[in-house]
Amino acid sequence: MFRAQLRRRPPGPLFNACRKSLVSSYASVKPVVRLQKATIYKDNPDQKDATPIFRDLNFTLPTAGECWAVVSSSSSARTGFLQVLNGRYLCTPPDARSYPYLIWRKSLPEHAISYVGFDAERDGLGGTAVKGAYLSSRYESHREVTDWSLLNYLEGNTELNALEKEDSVDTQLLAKVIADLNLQPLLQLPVSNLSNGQTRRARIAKALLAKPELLLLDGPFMGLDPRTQLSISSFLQDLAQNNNPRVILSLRPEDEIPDWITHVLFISPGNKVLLHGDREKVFLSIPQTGVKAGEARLTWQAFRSNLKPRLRGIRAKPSERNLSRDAFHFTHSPLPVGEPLVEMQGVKVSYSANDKPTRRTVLGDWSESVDGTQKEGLWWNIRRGERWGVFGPNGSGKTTLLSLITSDHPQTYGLPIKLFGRSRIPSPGELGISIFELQSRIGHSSPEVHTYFPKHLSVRRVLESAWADTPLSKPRLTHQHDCRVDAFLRWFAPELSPTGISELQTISNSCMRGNWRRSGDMRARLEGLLVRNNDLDWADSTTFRDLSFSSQRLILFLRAIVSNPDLIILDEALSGMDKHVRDKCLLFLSHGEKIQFKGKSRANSAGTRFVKSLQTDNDMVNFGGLEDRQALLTISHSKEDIPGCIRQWICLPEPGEGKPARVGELPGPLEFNVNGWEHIWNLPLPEPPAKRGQYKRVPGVHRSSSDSRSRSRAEGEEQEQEQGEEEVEGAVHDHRPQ
Ligand SMILES: Nc1ncnc2c1ncn2[C@@H]1O[C@H](COP(=O)(O)OP(=O)(O)OP(=O)(O)O)[C@@H](O)[C@H]1O
Repeated sequence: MFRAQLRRRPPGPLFNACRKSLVSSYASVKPVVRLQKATIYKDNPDQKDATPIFRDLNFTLPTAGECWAVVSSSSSARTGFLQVLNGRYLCTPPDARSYPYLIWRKSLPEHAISYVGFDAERDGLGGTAVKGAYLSSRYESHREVTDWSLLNYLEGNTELNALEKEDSVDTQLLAKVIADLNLQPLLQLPVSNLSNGQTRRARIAKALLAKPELLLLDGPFMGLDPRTQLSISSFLQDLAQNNNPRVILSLRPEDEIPDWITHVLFISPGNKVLLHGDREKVFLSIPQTGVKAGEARLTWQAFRSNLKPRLRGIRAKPSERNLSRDAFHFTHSPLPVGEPLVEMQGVKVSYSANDKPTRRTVLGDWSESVDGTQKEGLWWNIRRGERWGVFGPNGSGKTTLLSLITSDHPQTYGLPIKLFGRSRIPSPGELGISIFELQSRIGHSSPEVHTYFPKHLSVRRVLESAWADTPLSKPRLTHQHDCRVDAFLRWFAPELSPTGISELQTISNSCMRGNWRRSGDMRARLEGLLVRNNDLDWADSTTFRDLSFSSQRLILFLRAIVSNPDLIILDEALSGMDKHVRDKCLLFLSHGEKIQFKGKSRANSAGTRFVKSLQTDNDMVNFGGLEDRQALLTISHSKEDIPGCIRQWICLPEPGEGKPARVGELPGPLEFNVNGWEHIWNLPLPEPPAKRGQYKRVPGVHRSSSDSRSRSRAEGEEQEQEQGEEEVEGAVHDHRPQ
């Protein structure tokens, strides 16, 4: 009877409090994700030759108190790990991956975990009909019914059939994410019109509206301007620290790890988890762990060299004896310039939506002084021999500017622009320049080109399409073109071929060991390789789709430069590439097959070593890098992606600021220009260097003062490495490129 009464009695406050505390302590011991000796396969593990992508993974994400960053120089390792947490791929044994907290909450991992990735951005904002069907559609004022606005997208109204509408969104939450991610001014814009940075913010907002328990953000700061990076970081900090939702980031080793990240997981390019745990302990153990062998060493060095200046609280001091990552001297005078290839005389890009008469100016909304007179719009020339860096905040009009040059923008016809000395439309006595001539004279790689590029083309056809009118039409190839394509494929076979094997590299390594670089035998081996040509069979059977994201970016970069066009446009072309691939591309852009990284260590700014290539030794260089007659335009938000040859820069103002674009010159590689990056972006300068002997803490890395032993060991290692650098620099002297 007593029991029955108890059952009938409504639970009082004491009972509720006890229950709550029991529930919360019960919940708090249940991890959100647990991997215990998990081996992960992409495909069926029973298949012959099935190799796991991760072996014996151990990882636990508790319900609260830990904010993790997954760090790796390999984009596929970073994405792969986040996708494992996301429940993708096959896990053996099946119970080695579990979601105890989510199961306890009765929510399925596919609903409770949201992944926002760089890879996924290839499809724009995902879903149906949210991205235009062709590249130029982005720049049109005309709107179709299916050009869903950002608000439609966030509310889930992207279907014509009302019955297929997504569940209604939480309006309070919607208002909050719009405010937090500063999306209000963009709400009525079609999502296909958003810039890359704006798209990224929209994707994070959409993911949050699904109210996930865990948000996986793959490279969330990539493609964001420095100021937006800061605001997004503090927004994510807010989410992560309130576990609403829990956040896991993936970062490159050279990225600054936000202060609020408490735990780090460090993966080698070979998908081995090298270290994971408390951030402070991981950082302290890095100098003690020593340099690892093989490919892990490259990532390790990148991480350490990134950490080194921050450990000391000062920036790496450039020395005049150093060479940049792409083998440029400390100072390097600009090339003699030739005739203008692009002339913009008062360019202003505005749109007016067809349902509203309001005009929105997105580029050139200012007046500037031209030869002493104030004139409206953007006045800018690009000449042969110039190497431009184009900068500006997200949404400031950089891609719009480049689309005027490539003529993807419909307004190119009406604006005061001359391309290669001619307008797009004919004028009395002068023919307009055709789109086909433009395409043959401009090499272009960008996230937009990546999105729309036909994925079924073979790797060889992707390169050959540089000589075609469109990626799908038949290329016009000569014997020289074939040789050029072969040379490119051979040079990048380690990164592009499915096996990663390069016969050229095998010959190169064997002759480095035997020291017979310029013997008749060597030349015969090289010529034999060119005649047989069967080392490149993989390029016909591997398609663009088969390549990893980093390799897709690589092949599009090579396509932009392979035909030696008059003007090369690299719009975020290197973003998303693995670090060693990016460094190899930068070296190749400027020096082609003339020089290479010495041995396997390739490069990092802490120990760059170059040697003359076999091709140089045997007078067989087919591509020698950028020529003086060419011009280069590079857009990037990441300092590491800027080629060392960039001498001129232009920085567009914030949209609506009304100030003119700023322009300037660099005396040498940006990498060596202390505060050059801050100057271009008009950012506050970093703190002055700490006094000699005064130890400066890494922001967010909490070293205890009692730990002086490991600290001095860390500093000792740094000195050791610096001494090592001098030796390396001495060794490089003979091979400096002219
Ligand atoms: N058809 C259009 N109608 C209205 N606005 C548009 C249209 N197309 C682009 N915009 C707007 O023009 C602005 C400039 O976009 P653009 O892509 O050139 O910027 P961006 O500097 O390249 O940015 P990010 O660094 O994020 O890539 C953005 O605010 C974008 O929303």
